[in-house]
Amino acid sequence: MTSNNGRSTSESFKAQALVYRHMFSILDSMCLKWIIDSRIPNIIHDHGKPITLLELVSILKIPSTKVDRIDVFMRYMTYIGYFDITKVRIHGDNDGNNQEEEKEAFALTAASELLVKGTENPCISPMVEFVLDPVHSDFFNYLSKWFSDENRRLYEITSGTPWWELLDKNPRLLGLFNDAMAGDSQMIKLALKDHNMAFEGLETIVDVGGGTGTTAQIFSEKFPELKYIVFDLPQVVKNLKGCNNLNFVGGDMFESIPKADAILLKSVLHNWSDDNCIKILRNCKDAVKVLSKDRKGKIIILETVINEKQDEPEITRLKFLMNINMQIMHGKERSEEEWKNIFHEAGLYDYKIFSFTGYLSLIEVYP
Ligand SMILES: Nc1ncnc2c1ncn2[C@@H]1O[C@H](CSCC[C@H]([NH3+])C(=O)O)[C@@H](O)[C@H]1O
Repeated sequence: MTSNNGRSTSESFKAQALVYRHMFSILDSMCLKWIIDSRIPNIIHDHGKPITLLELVSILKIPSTKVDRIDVFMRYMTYIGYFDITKVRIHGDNDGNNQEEEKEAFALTAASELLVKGTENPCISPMVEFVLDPVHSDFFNYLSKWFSDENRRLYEITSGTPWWELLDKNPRLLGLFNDAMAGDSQMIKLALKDHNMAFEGLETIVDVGGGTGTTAQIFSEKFPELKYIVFDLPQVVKNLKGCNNLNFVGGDMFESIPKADAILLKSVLHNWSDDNCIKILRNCKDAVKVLSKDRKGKIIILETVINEKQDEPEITRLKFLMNINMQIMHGKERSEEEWKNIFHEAGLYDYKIFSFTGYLSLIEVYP
């Protein structure tokens, strides 16, 4: 049987489900925001073992009228991978029965462990809080307006201010952004456990666009013999204090970059157009010191490399979404071919790509 445009009814019903599922994916984001706002990952973590629904609602101080709803939300978040349901034995119940009984309980998974705040382990909750903050996420309502505007970035159209100036004028948003990037950088701790990065013969490293210094701190724990400079806009580093092997320097990477044996760029180039990246890379090339007669230092780039032929579909989908997110900033996520083109334009011909975290690659560029 056929329905509209000669398609089978089952195809149309599947299509309707795709559209509705897509439309409701805003609730996926909001449920993620809800579990972080309610500190549910921390509650389960602090509980020390899987938590029953009644234990959870009593800590959350949920009115009894909403208990069943929490169950529905928690089961959905379990279904998509944020919790596991296991069995625990607990004493007594609400009827004064002192027998031990088995109850279902929610345990953390690898995903919700990454949302636990205040431990030694990496935490990416601040990134979720930044992206889903109402001021930030409201920008996404204006994509059509952005497409019909010739030059301005999405944020410039809606706020009337360039992005980095907007952050400068809004300390709350700047704080959320810096915390988000610092949280993201914590994942590097895990990558460095397995990665055999080579820094022989190098003494100094500049983290260009290094934010509040989380990436440099993580590197300095792993490679304490190196001296680090975190180089970022003056307003980002103005109140930050360094220590013996880590210093903050304010400046503009489009003007010049402090000289060092190695230059690190994490999540910086994807903010910029090809032309601007070429300018930044040329300045990086000028900043890399000559180590010996025929040896120079290197540029280390931590960024996404889009590679849909090789990556798992989930990672490709993430990279495509990140690309959309960067396009509205007039930056982009790049394929190897696109990276190679901007390297060549900047006079950099030798590079190697290594896998690093799930979505970030490590690109070493040898000037
Ligand atoms: N012109 C500029 N010169 C130096 N840093 C800049 C400039 N424009 C933007 N930035 C910084 O570039 C960074 C991009 S966000 C990446 C931050 C950090 N590398 C991390 O991954 O955690 C922000 O910290 C900006 O303040």
